[in-house]
Amino acid sequence: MLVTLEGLDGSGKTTVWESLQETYPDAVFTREPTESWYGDAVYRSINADDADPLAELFLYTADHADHLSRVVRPALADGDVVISDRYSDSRYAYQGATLADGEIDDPLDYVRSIHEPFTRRPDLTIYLDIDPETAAERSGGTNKFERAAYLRQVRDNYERLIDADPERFVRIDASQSPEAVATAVREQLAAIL
Ligand SMILES: Nc1ncnc2c1ncn2[C@@H]1O[C@H](COP(=O)(O)OP(=O)(O)O)[C@@H](O)[C@H]1O
Ligand SMILES: Cc1cn([C@H]2C[C@H](O)[C@@H](COP(=O)(O)OP(=O)(O)O)O2)c(=O)[nH]c1=O
Repeated sequence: MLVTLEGLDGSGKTTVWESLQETYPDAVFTREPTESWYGDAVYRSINADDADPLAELFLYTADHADHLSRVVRPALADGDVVISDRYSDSRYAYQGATLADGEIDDPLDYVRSIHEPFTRRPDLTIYLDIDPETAAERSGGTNKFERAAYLRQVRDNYERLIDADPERFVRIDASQSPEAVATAVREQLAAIL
């Protein structure tokens, strides 16, 4: 069983992911970007202001391919529950937004199409829903307003993904207290695990 946590920066994914480790001590907890050298390359690119968005897409995707073959698929083959803080949908939503001003017609669809031949679809995706202003505020960042404008595009992309695959997603109101968010997520997981 593969469960993923998705949402804007600051939506509270990592807070939930950490609290779930106490509830499900036998599950495999993982995340993207990963801690491998592919993940290091991704963080290098995140910190480079002049990073080419297409090059960045392929760094994130390389990190995902390695994550799948090294962590996710072996754990699923062993019958483990895998809980990942971010996964493929982050690429569809975020790189769908960073590539929006380039020559690719429908970047979200393009990014999804390059994953389709090799990725593993999550069984359940918990989407922590938060408005872009609160997200930008919570996650800090250099220019709050630029950040909120970008996150608005990312959020629109998440909405497109949910519309396209409604039975996979569960939406949780991430403006609640951390305790209420964690309880809502636990209720969803208890129903399927
Ligand atoms: N439900 C919540 N309400 C208010 N603040 C929160 C909530 N969840 C997380 N935070 C705070 O917001 C910031 C970002 O949370 P984090 O879990 O790192 O989000 P993400 O992993 O989605 O970027 C942290 O300072 C965290 O303490
Ligand atoms: C996994 C992934 C992350 N990202 C972005 C989201 C974040 O801004 C940044 C780092 O991810 P992350 O460390 O999960 O940040 P946060 O905890 O603030 O949500 O990388 C993408 O743009 N594409 C991706 O495929």
